[in-house]
Amino acid sequence: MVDKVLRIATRQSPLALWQAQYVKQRLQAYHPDLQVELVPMVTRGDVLLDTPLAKVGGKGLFVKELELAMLENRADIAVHSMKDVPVAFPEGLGLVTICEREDPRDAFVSNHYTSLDSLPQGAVVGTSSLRRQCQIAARRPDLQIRSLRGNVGTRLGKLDSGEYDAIILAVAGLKRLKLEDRIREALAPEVSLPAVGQGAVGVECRLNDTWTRELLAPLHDTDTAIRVTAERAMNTRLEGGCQVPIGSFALLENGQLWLRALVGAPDGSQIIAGERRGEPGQAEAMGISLAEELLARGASQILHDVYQGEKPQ
Ligand SMILES: NCc1[nH]cc(CCC(=O)O)c1CC(=O)O
Repeated sequence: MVDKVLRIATRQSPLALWQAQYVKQRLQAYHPDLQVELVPMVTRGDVLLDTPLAKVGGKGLFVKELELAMLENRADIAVHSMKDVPVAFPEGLGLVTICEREDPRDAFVSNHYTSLDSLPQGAVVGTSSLRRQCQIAARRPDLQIRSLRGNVGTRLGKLDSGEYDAIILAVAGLKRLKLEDRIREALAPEVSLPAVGQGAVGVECRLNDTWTRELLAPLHDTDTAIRVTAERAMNTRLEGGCQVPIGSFALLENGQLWLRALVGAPDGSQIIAGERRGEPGQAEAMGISLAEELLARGASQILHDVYQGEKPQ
């Protein structure tokens, strides 16, 4: 099997290509003789990039074609931003590797202002994430939040053309694209709690493919996996869909796991936040228990209202 090539199914956005190249390089660092090939694909999500996500069926659209390629043995792995990976996987596929996390914070990006707090009254902020929107609106009810979609480059272009006074993006994406000089301020988790899995890259493959799984094993980062497991368990218990006002962020401190989460009304009028501290082995149980607390304290109603508003008329 010396000549076997490991094939990575990838979308063609700059961020997706960076992630695929990153996994390729890390694989070859551990296995110098391994041949790795990128298999670029167009997903339905890419075709419909300008349509609001909620209307076209959500994040799953970006991964379905990649998963089909793995199931039909046209590719061996797919590399995902953990924050974009749906809760469930098709039969036979699963997430087997989570790589070390990059900076998980949100970034404040502006050509005229140095920080979120220094924005003037009524300034226009671009984001299509309900999670970012609800937290910014809660902190600064005077700001006008406007929709902003597209790849990172497209979003920066819309900022530069003057449509917005500032936009919010992930620090990790900007760093990966060597655009970190655009960051004016990295927002602390207390200001903008990140999305589940933000900053982490995960690898999906056929679960019965032991050749690939053994090659991937050294890329796995246990600390990141524990943190993301807690965050995802929280989100799964909330039944968090694709477009949700949910933040969740876990840290390991002195061997203890600290999980924070929030659910907010999109207009920022209400934020329900909570936390858990416990043993890393309890990551999943902590996520579930925190989600249940938030649901009981009002998150259930908020999420119900958000999903009602999403339904096609
Ligand atoms: N939703 C798009 C997306 N998916 C992952 C990242 C950034 C990298 C990451 O969080 O791993 C981004 C861009 C952004 O939110 O600014």
